[in-house]
Amino acid sequence: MNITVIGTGYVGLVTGACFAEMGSNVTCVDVDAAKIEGLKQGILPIYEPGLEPIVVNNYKEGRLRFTTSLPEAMADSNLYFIAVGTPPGEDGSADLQYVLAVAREIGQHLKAYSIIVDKSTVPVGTAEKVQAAIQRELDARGVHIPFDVVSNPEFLKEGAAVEDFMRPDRIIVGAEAERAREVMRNLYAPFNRNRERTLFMGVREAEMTKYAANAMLATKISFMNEIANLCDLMGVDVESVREGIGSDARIGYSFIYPGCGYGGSCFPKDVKALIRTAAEHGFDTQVLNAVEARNNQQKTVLFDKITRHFGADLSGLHFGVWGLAFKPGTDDMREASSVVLLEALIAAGATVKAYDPVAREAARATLPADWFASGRLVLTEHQYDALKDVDAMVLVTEWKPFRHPDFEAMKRLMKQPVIFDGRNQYDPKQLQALGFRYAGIGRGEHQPATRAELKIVAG
Ligand SMILES: NC(=O)c1ccc[n+]([C@@H]2O[C@H](COP(=O)([O-])OP(=O)(O)OC[C@H]3O[C@@H](n4cnc5c(N)ncnc54)[C@H](O)[C@@H]3O)[C@@H](O)[C@H]2O)c1
Ligand SMILES: O=c1ccn([C@@H]2O[C@H](COP(=O)(O)OP(=O)(O)O[C@H]3O[C@H](CO)[C@@H](O)[C@H](O)[C@H]3O)[C@@H](O)[C@H]2O)c(=O)[nH]1
Repeated sequence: MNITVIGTGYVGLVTGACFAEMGSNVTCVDVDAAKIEGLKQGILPIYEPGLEPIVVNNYKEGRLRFTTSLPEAMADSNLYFIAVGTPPGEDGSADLQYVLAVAREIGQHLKAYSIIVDKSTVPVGTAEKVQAAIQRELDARGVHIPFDVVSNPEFLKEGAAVEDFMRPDRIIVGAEAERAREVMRNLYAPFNRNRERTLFMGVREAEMTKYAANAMLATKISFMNEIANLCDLMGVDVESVREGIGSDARIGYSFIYPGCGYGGSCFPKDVKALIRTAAEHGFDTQVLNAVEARNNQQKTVLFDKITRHFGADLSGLHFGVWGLAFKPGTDDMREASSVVLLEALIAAGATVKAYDPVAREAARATLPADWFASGRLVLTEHQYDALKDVDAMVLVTEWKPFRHPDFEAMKRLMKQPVIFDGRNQYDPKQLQALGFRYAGIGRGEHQPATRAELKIVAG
């Protein structure tokens, strides 16, 4: 099969590379010339475990090509995947300008029957807009060319993208026309060898499935964070509670890890977009409003714990932060909890040394330049360098090397043995025995609660 994938970000590049790995001929298109040039030289624009060898090998084999020219890519393909960004607009709705720009360009160059597959996360009704945008261009050209628009949302997780794409829980295909369903069935056949994973449905249902899945997962996390915050006030360790409820098969263990908030390019934006879509239909999403509010608050929980310990004025204090990416396994810092924490620490007068195994470049590119220029934020090359002479260590992202560190060495390096654990990686009792002051998320360490907290609880 000859496939064109438009957009070579996390989704487009993984999609293109994995289809090529399964034997299809794929041309990846991006407007970013530097990205395309880099890819031709085997330089990946993103960090994603296992992706590099697939890209490099398939490029060498000639099954994977890169170009900035969509018309060039369209010359020998009739299956187009749109995988461009759908960032939040000012009102929280998904900004469809990139998707619709691609649709117009496809319409300008379409030559024969083609299938346009929307892989980007888009609100219900977008396929109809894509269809209309293409049709307008065809009408302007005065040509009649049949085409189908299909919704095929992507469910990969960053940090496990290749694995998720190759062995998906399910493949959702929203298609109205049987000829389009047939092409999609054939395309995904290699991914369905040991069991059928493809679920066919209507286009609007497929579009909604993507938002409902992300909203459900975000809800699990915010719910658990709420329980954790309550545990903190009541001298209860949420980690036992997590295991206790996860063992109920109806609840399950996944996505109930409490922490310092969910980030990334998907949950925050998709929950917002769904709230916005609902508002457009005059519907008040009470659960999702709370999910979003809880998450925004959760991103400040570590800072609240820090100021409860050190006081509101942090001038003269130094903090060592472990982890900047929004989750382990990626260099992506979009909506990362680390950014909210850094902003608060620096605004309160503290200086920070931070270490992340792969997100250093992304941090340099995205965080305010004056933090670096003023020396308020220093990025270190090694994990333990970030702890030298600090008043406290703050764990934000649970990268594997942070999970079982050398606590004795940490104690020797740090000015004060204080740990704020935003992902509940450590055993409070073990750390207390080693002489650390420890605060996690919902480990019940605020017993008894402060007066202010008791007042809030008493209403
Ligand atoms: N990142 C994820 O884990 C993930 C997972 C599932 C779904 N999604 C969804 O997939 C979509 C893409 O997300 P992403 O994280 O891959 O985005 P990204 O920002 O990493 O990549 C988007 C790419 O599209 C390119 N682009 C923009 N306009 C273009 C055009 N007209 N022609 C060609 N290329 C163009 C950009 O240059 C960029 O390289 C979004 O809708 C997102 O919500 C993302
Ligand atoms: O129990 C948990 C699980 C996750 N998180 C946080 O949630 C965020 C998102 O994590 P994850 O879902 O693993 O990564 P993403 O790459 O954002 O993937 C989500 O968003 C993608 C884009 O839509 C979807 O394709 C995936 O299915 C969906 O899991 C991260 O900040 C995690 O730290 C928690 O706090 N607790």
